[in-house]
Amino acid sequence: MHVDLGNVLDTASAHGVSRETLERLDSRVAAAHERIQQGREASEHGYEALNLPSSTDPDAIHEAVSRFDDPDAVVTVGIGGSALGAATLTDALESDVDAYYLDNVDPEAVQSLLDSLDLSRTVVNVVSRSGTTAETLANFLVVREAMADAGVDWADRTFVTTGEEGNLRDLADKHDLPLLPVPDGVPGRFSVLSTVGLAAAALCGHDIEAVLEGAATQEARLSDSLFDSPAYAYGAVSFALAERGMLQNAMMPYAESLETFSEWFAQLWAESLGKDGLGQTPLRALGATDQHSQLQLYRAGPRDKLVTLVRATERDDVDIPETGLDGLAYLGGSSLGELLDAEFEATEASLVAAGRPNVRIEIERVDEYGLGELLYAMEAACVLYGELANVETFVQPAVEWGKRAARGLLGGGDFEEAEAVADKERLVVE
Ligand SMILES: O=P(O)(O)OC[C@H]1O[C@H](O)[C@H](O)[C@@H](O)[C@@H]1O
Repeated sequence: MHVDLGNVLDTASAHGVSRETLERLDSRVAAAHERIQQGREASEHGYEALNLPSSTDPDAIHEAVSRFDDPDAVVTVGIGGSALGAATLTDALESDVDAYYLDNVDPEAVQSLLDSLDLSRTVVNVVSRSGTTAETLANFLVVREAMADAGVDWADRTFVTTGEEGNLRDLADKHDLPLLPVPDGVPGRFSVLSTVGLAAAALCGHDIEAVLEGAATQEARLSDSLFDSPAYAYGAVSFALAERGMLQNAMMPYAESLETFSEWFAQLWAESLGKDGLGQTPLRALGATDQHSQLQLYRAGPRDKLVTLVRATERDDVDIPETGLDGLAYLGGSSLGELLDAEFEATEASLVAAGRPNVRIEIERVDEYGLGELLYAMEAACVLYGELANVETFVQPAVEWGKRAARGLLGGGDFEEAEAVADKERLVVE
């Protein structure tokens, strides 16, 4: 994997950063790296996530899922960091086992998924670090009842991934459900390389050892200079550009298989860095599709965006058939992959010609190894950005506020946040 910063330099893009600025920033990167290493060595909350490539035990994950013989589908019940990492992997990789995610509590979507599945051949993977998230527990109770109604022994087809305590832990203990622990010190959005992200992938038959191996290569590249580490290069440059007003970051992979990766990245970047009036709003885009919708804004709208283009340098390809039409001659003899690459490079050039900085990230293939590299590098980039911006990367108090208000509304406790809901101003136009 590598990161190409050429198009963020002021020699390429009118609103980029100078090489000298990056060199000055590099001394801050060295200090931030030292802090990160200290946090990792002491297994501090959050920093511990960067140790996962070596601390995760893939054998324990294989053992937990091996009891489920040849399922047709796995339904992961979880939300946010308890779903998006696993979904990034299973959506990117091909498998005979279908992977579904019940994160939202949209009743129509939940019902329609349950109606479509043979529940006797489905495995349910309930994931919640805290074990108290209302959406996850509610969806699990609904799934459990649907299984019982279908005459399926739900306890036999369910396993749980959760922390030391919480309602989910109590439920798992009560029904003697198989349990995978969420490692200590690993926030949900940084948990893809743990039991949380890897169990569904293992059930789908993916090579989770290769995911960890890819991650480990980026772990080994962390160093005290942004010029030696792809992860830090990306984190440092994103920070430097945010300081210059690039307050949005459009994550734009040129691979359908990486669409969910942008969702995962959005949570990572938003929840970790959106604090104290700071942060960089993640936007989700997909190349080449969004060239034909959002690119107009990225190139000619407010000068507040960094565009991150991601691609794999190797992929299976499809030839474009020849036609007898002169106007289409340029396509014939070419391939869909070549067209996609041309679009990728044209987008970079068009952005830079309009003075819009952009970063290119390339992995070799969208496979287990490449995904491991990409996911680890983005996590390390985020941790570095958080250090440089001096924010508390691993907490999310603003999200907790809304969770307490919702619980209060449902009668789940006395939360003053719920009172703010009743105080809502109204200005209704009909
Ligand atoms: O794993 P859980 O405890 O159920 O949490 C699931 C999600 O809940 C919250 O919304 C947090 O802000 C997220 O960071 C977390 O990933």
